[in-house]
Amino acid sequence: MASTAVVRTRWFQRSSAVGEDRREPSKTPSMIAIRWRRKAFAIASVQEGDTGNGGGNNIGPLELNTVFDDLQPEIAFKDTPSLPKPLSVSDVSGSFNGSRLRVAYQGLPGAYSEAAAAKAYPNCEAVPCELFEIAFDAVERWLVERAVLPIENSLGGSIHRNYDLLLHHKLHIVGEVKYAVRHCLLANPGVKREDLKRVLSHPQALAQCEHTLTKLGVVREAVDDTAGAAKFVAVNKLQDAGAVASSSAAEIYGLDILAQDIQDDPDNVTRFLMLAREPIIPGIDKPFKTSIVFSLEEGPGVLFNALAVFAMRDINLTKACFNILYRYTWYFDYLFYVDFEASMAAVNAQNALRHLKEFATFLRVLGSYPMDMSQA
Ligand SMILES: O=C(O)C(=O)Cc1ccccc1
Repeated sequence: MASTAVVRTRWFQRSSAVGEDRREPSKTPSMIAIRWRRKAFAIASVQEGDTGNGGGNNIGPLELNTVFDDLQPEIAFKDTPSLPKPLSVSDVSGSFNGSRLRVAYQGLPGAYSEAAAAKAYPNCEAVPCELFEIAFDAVERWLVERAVLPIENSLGGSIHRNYDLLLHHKLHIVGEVKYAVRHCLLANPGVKREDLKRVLSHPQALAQCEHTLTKLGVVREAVDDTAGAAKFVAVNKLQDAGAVASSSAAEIYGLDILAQDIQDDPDNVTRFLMLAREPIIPGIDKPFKTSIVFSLEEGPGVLFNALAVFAMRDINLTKACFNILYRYTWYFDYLFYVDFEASMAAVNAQNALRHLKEFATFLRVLGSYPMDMSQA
């Protein structure tokens, strides 16, 4: 059903763009054609405008309802016995074609990524995945509609491996969400701080609690996710090991919270990206961010020139980092990841990218999406 709607959306978008009307009219042709085009636009907004974190299209919620209300006479004319209930604003927040939107994340229930998915898409069905690759695959194979992945945090910086995943998959960034990560020290009931010889967690979590863990004098053990660490400690009834994880992981796996807010930075914030198969339609009605990746010829000043295309148009960069892409063991390219504060719908952003393309050896827009302006 989802694919039918998407195909129909595309067809109508294309046909209206070239001014065609290929629908068989049975009554008052021009009126029906106009109404159907408007309906297609409404479907496009629901499907492609990411609704969870502010939405990425120009149609406001009232207009959505207005468009659907407008269609009622035509549907009645077709003698449909039971009419489908029009989507309302509350339906589209975290729902997909009437059912809950499925959002893949890496980790187990109780992981921060699960909480970020819930913040990005309230009321969604968060789907745990063992690995990030599986979360990406799940979206590409239509098993879920979205994936949420951590990309950088205020202390540890960029999560470079996840940038590479973005490059190696065809998904689009459709939103960002900032989540305030509050780490707890967890252990089995009865275990005290002084009993702990080792602490398990995700490498980022261990890094974010460096001072606390050093004071405790424990050995750090890195595992795939914080909730997985909590589960491991609980299932194995470990008496000499704890986990750094969320308070919800403590509740789920029956662990005690020995200490709360143990992160070194009290304002520890992780930025997560929301990914989908289709890009959203960028708007200029609210602050947008665009993420790109590019590579350059080698030579003095090339990176300076690349960044100048934004500076000369007064476009603010919110992030710039680079990774190395090995083509062969002896040959590699530098890949530059840049986030800038502008929508792809804005002329200055389009000009900046056109300019960059003149000398970039490779350029891809990973997504243009509404900025998360919340206080995490
Ligand atoms: O392991 C988790 O719970 C995650 O979601 C990854 C993570 C780890 C540390 C900070 C933010 C996200």
